Amino acid sequence: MSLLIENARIVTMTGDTVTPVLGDLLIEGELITAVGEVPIEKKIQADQVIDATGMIAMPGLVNCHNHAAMSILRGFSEDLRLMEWLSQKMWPAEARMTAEDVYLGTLLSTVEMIKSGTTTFADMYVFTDEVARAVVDSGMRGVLTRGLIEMDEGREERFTEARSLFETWSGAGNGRISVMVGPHGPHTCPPSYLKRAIALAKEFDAPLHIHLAETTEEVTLIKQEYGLTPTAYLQEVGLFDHHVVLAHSVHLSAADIEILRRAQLRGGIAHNPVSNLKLGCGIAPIVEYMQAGLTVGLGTDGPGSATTLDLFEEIKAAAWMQKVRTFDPTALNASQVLQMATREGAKVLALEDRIGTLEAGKRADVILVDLNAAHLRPHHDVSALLAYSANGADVHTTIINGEILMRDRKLTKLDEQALLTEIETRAKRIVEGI
Ligand SMILES: CSC[C@H]1O[C@@H](n2cnc3c(O)ncnc32)[C@H](O)[C@@H]1O
Ligand SMILES: [Zn+2]
Repeated sequence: MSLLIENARIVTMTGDTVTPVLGDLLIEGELITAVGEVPIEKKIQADQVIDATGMIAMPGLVNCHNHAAMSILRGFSEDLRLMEWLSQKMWPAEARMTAEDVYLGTLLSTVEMIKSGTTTFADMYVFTDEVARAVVDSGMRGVLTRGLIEMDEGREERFTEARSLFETWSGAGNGRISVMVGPHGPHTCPPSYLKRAIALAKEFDAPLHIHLAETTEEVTLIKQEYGLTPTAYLQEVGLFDHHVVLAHSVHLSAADIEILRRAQLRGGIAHNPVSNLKLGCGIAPIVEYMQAGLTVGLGTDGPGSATTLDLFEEIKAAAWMQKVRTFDPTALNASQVLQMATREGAKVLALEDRIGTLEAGKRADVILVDLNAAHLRPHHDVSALLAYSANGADVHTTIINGEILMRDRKLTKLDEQALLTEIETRAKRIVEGI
């Protein structure tokens, strides 16, 4: 099957700045095979054609940190401190969740993500067979981990599930699923547990995904326990010898940043600006991370804390937060923050060979953003429009691995309405009495 996208303003995300070029894009099977100019015979032979006049064609957005199934808990508990929110509300609710709740919660999130232009998400959760099943059924690309917490009984089962995630799902969905090892965080994983997680990552030659320094409370706790900052603690157990996704990384000192710089960190930071704002965690020093040569991508965190999975909201928040933190409106400009949401996110997730830019040979994860809207006129500077004025509802078409999952804002694979009805009843049962 071949799909021709004609007359688009193409943003390849390959250069230093985001500059659209008018042209066509050819997708054959799962791959992009031509960008800009498509040979006339290929155009004539195309099985499907989308006229993208007035639209931007750009790489699908990459969400580097999520707990997607938590959409089933959205709005149930708000305005609490992180540890209170987790221990008194989320963890009791999660203890009641069934495998089917996790499947449907994840599916609900894939609807939201596809409709707002996200094509890849990295996830850490429980019942990961169900998360994987939702990824396969939705058509999305997923980078999955079983969250590993040492705290109570069940720690062995968690490792067994983490291992089985590799054995059963790695490469499933025509290569759309990849797997990482997910120790939850410094405050929930003692050194011996982290070392086991690292050994598992080594065994499968896979990256790790972990929360880091999300709150000042975490920094205090780890200092009391080990006499180290959370970053120094992870360094001490050997985590930075591996490709690692560091979610949040809000409270890193200059010395911590130097640790990551010297480690020549593979992977990078998954910055979750909206979650950090809403949970009152603080503002991560993203400008300093970039100056230190670290790779930074964007994430939402789970829809329990972030409230939205629309990465266009994260793009705006990321830029605003660095500008206000540094008192400098030139900090984190439109091109940089769009790169974070695409190409840089792909690097953080070790997927840069497959996605993140529009280039021949890459997987066809492409979105079309319709610029024909009052809030997207006039067209002086398209990168500024995309970064600062667009939102998820401006996404007209979403293509993942060559498959059209949304066209003209209509989903092609999932029954959105049936899902919404089913979720409502399930969500009530889970949170009743908590
Ligand atoms: C064991 S699977 C992952 C685990 O993480 C919890 N979680 C959700 N949001 C956050 C956050 O912002 N920081 C730390 N942990 C978080 C989620 O409830 C799952 O239990
Ligand atoms: Zn998280």
